[in-house]
Amino acid sequence: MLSIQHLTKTYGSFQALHSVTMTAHDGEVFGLLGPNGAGKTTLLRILATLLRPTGGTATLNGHDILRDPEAVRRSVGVVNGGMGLPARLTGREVLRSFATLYGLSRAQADARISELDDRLELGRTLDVRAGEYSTGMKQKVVIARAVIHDPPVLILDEAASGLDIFARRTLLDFVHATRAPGRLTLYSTHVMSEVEEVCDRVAILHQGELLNVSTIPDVLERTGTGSLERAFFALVRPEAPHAR
Ligand SMILES: Nc1ncnc2c1ncn2[C@@H]1O[C@H](COP(=O)(O)OP(=O)(O)OP(=O)(O)O)[C@@H](O)[C@H]1O
Repeated sequence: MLSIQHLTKTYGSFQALHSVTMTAHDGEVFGLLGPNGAGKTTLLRILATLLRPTGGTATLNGHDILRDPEAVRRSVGVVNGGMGLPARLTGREVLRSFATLYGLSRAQADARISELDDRLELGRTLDVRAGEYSTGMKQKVVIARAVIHDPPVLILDEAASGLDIFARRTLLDFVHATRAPGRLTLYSTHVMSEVEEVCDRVAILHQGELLNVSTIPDVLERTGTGSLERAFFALVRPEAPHAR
């Protein structure tokens, strides 16, 4: 469902991605794990067609990101840190307006909003203006907005950051529920426990290099470690001693 071939990105003379090649499959929640500056956002923005790669390409849901960016955009819902909400609109108004953009009728939009209310526990968020939202309320509406058109591919970039434990739990349960035939969720984070909880496989990215793509048990076995955190250090600094 996602095939990335030799994707590179340079910003001036700085190389943010070094020939990344990997695949992610239909039905997976696929983790992208790496510390600050690893290149996660750069990679996900390229996949969402928000940024052009310097080299290489990728195919998402059967569409090439360079040759058919419009079709890619229709196939994906994207949540990243840079998305604001209009302060004067309520959550319901935001979601209805996005539903209209995607061609849903009012009845279809309201049915979808009701479904997302159940899944994301939107509650009173729907009828409060965005200017009055807490971080958790805002993030829930941003996620609902990203999936209002029920896209087969969902890209979540550090979506849990800043959320309290209740909102984080709702988000992780929502991500769990996206695991279904015909769907792919890309879940980027630097928090190992989130990957351990929701991801079927994980790509470990460090300084723009892809160090490993596998299931969590496989990366633990490959590195001879007992936790994802230990495995990460073993991959990043293979020469340094690390507790197993
Ligand atoms: N527009 C830009 N111009 C120059 N350098 C950039 C630009 N965007 C990103 N970078 C650099 O590219 C590298 C990768 O950044 P990116 O945001 O993709 O990492 P990340 O893994 O998402 O990290 P974080 O968790 O901190 O967001 C970093 O060193 C960053 O400073």
